[in-house]
Amino acid sequence: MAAPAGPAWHVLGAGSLGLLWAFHLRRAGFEVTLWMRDAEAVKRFVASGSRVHLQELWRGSPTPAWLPSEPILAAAAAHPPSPAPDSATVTSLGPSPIRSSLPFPHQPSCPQQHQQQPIHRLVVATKAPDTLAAVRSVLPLLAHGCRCILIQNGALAVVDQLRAHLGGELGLENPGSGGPSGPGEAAAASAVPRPVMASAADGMDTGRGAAAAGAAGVDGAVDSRGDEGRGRGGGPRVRLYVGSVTHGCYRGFPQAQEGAKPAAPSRATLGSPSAGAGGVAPAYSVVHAGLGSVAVGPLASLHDDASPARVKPVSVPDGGSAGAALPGEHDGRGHGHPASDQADGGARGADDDARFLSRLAASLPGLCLRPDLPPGGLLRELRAKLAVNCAINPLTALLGCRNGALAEQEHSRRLMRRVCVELVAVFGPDAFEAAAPAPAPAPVPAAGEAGQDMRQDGKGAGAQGAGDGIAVEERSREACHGAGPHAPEGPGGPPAFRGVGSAAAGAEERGGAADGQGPEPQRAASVAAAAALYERVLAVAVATGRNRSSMLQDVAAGRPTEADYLSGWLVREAGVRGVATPVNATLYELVKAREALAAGAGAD
Ligand SMILES: CC(C)(CO)C(=O)C(=O)O
Repeated sequence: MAAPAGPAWHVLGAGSLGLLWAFHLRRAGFEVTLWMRDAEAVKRFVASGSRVHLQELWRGSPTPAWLPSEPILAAAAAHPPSPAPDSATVTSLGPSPIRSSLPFPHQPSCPQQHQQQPIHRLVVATKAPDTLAAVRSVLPLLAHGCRCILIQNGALAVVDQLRAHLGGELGLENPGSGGPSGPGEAAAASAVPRPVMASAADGMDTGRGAAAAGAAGVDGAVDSRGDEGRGRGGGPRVRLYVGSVTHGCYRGFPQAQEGAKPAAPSRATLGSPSAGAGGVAPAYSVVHAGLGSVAVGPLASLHDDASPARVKPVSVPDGGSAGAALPGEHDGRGHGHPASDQADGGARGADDDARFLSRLAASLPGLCLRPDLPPGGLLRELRAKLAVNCAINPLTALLGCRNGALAEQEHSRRLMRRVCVELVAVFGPDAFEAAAPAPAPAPVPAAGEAGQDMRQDGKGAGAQGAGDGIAVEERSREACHGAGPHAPEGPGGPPAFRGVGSAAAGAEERGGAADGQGPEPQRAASVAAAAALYERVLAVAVATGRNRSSMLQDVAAGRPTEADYLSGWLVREAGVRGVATPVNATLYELVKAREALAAGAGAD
């Protein structure tokens, strides 16, 4: 393959999502640097050949081959491990679990490579609890105007946290570039002391020494405007985008678990995992088990719902290199200029965002990016994703099952429905994107690219060839809509589910207004919204049926989970709004207890 063309991308975090993005960015021809936790991880990656391998299990049988990427650069972000669970976080209706799990013992970053290379394009794929520390660790290298995409679970909570702790540095303080302004966020922003950092503008010595000096130097090198008038209310340092990911993926077994035992598989809970997803995974491999999509938009679109321009689709000219820098945009190699400020509030920034995202979507067909969201769509998507994660993740982690197993029996379906009912009670019936559109069909790999391997060995989608495009598309749609034995069928769910639990949950959910003809229109709207949300959750469980949720993987590996950023955040928001969420609170406490047990706290 020829030398990478187009701007360089950096991916922060080498978990399953980070590897998935790194693979697709590299396949699209970008230079990619994968930021790992420490120098040891970088060494292991380089020793393994500096490649990421992908298996697209969602394509079905025969088991698709492992696709190797072209070599990927690696660097150490040197961010500290996730914090140990804080006892304060266990008080579900107490102070913000997120706030109380902070501050992380921050270490100044000491990148092993790329000391002089500013970052212009960054995907932040770290777990939610690691994100603040990870972003801090690369902060000195972020060029002014850097495009930064957050893709982790719990994005609403993560945005709250970044804004409260790094708002000035990232340029998120200005209301024109901020995130959602829920009560939780407002409380967090005012209550949490913000770390002080140096900038070229204020010249403060913060004691961060070389790291702070590096920030000014790097920015100065690429942007003669430096940080003047920015940060602290003067405009954004980064252009922040938020993605809501519904792909199901997990690290290939040998490397993913790194010493930890995977949850014991049982026939009842695991279904029929692909043999290829077993112990033969190459180093740094990711299994894309369920095809979903990535709804993505600028952070500003979370609060500026009334501006369709922010998310309007922009067509990509035929034959244009999707990797090329946009007019007026820095190309990461010293040409061009950083994009205009996102805080300009004008159409220029919005158009620039829309064009950037559309081009990116065109470059990465295998990730099914959806930038063309309607006004308010991103926030609704993120809340729906929160529902997916509040329902699927704790249940799979507690039951030790793959996602699909949740759709297979009434008890877990009923619990998922209760989770959705509570989310609608907290945020209201209009707060969610009920149905995710089918993802675009995944591409047949291009000749000369990694996909050749698939054609050579006669397996996988490449072997199915272009003639299988319809089949692939049907599988994609099927996956997204949850067609199959457990597909939701109308507001009541599949026939086998209709009426199940009506005494316990159905009566409460439907009241006298199941058909929308009751005397309480608001209640009927909530019932309908909860049913639609539940259908979406169920569809994701089916579409990612062969996936082991990230929380299940965390629990199995003895790692802290993202519970504080999912159920924990929801329960706290509910508390602020005076809404009871007993099912979510219970799931939260159980996951935290499971975490503590895994960490040895409760061992005999
Ligand atoms: C969509 C889902 C549930 C896929 O497993 C996920 O986001 C996760 O595992 O964290």
